[in-house]
Amino acid sequence: MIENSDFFKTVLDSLPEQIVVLDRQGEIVFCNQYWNTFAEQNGSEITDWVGLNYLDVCNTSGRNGDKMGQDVSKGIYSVLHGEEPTFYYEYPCHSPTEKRWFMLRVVMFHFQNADFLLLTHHNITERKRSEDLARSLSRTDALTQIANRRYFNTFLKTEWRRCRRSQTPFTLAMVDIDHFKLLNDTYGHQKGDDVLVEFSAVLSDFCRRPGDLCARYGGEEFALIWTDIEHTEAVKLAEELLIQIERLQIVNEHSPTKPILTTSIGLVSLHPQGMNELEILAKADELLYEAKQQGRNRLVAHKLN
Ligand SMILES: Nc1nc2c(ncn2[C@@H]2O[C@H](COP(=O)(O)OP(=O)(O)OP(=O)(O)O)[C@@H](O)[C@H]2O)c(=O)[nH]1
Repeated sequence: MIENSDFFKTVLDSLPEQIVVLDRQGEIVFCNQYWNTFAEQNGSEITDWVGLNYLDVCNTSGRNGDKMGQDVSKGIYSVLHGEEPTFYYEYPCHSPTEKRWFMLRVVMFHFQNADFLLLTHHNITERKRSEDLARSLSRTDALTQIANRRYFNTFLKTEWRRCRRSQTPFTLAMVDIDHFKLLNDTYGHQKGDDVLVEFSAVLSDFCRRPGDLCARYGGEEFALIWTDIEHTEAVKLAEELLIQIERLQIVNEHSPTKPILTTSIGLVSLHPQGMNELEILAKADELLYEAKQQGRNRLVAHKLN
């Protein structure tokens, strides 16, 4: 029996996961070697964990407003009271040099007429990184590295609702490069791609706050969202954008508008109420069409309320 328990302890010590076992009162009755090593590497001065009360620590930090402490206490009690067979909890635990995430798993087991809780902390950093990368790729336009249309649609919906709730102004601008087909036809598709990248970088500079977004809406059409700024300020920004695009001095020698790259903008601002975000999109498109009709290289802006 002693040999067996030594064997199983060695097995648990060899696992690269932090493992602790608690009794029903939350007191640590066992921790594996990796638990000690991890605690030591992260600056803990505790050398003997057995006898400390894990639940007390979670409860105290929870009472002090720590959300993780509150969530973990709640989860442990749900297993302890038989409400859930297992509790899973993903949490960040970053070191000064590395972003790390862990998953805590709590299950109950019975041994010699007593209940115990088995807590394992598993490093899920690789999985989190892959998920972050996949999320970011699914939101990004491959050529220009700005948001794609799918993410634009999500962002539009979210920010529209937020502005409606907080009664703050919302601006949507549709931006379309003028005579881009001529640029492609004259200098080749590769040059066209390079221009789209350069153009997008300028748009990005105009969307730096958290409620802003610039997205590639389609081929050479882009969409900008600015929130929490009034119409007059949005108009100033859009006019400045037209200037910055001209300043790039990208040659489009056959363009009947000007022999350099220019753009047209349809802009609409309002305090969201009554209309929905799709109507705003249609309105901005309509204004962009007007800008094209009026001769391109211009802004047509409208304040709706
Ligand atoms: N190089 C490149 N060209 C693209 C890409 N996506 C769309 N285009 C081109 O963009 C051009 C858009 O042409 P049009 O819709 O006629 O518009 P335009 O020539 O800009 O004319 P106006 O918008 O009316 O000023 C087409 O020639 C498309 O092939 C891309 O990813 N790379």
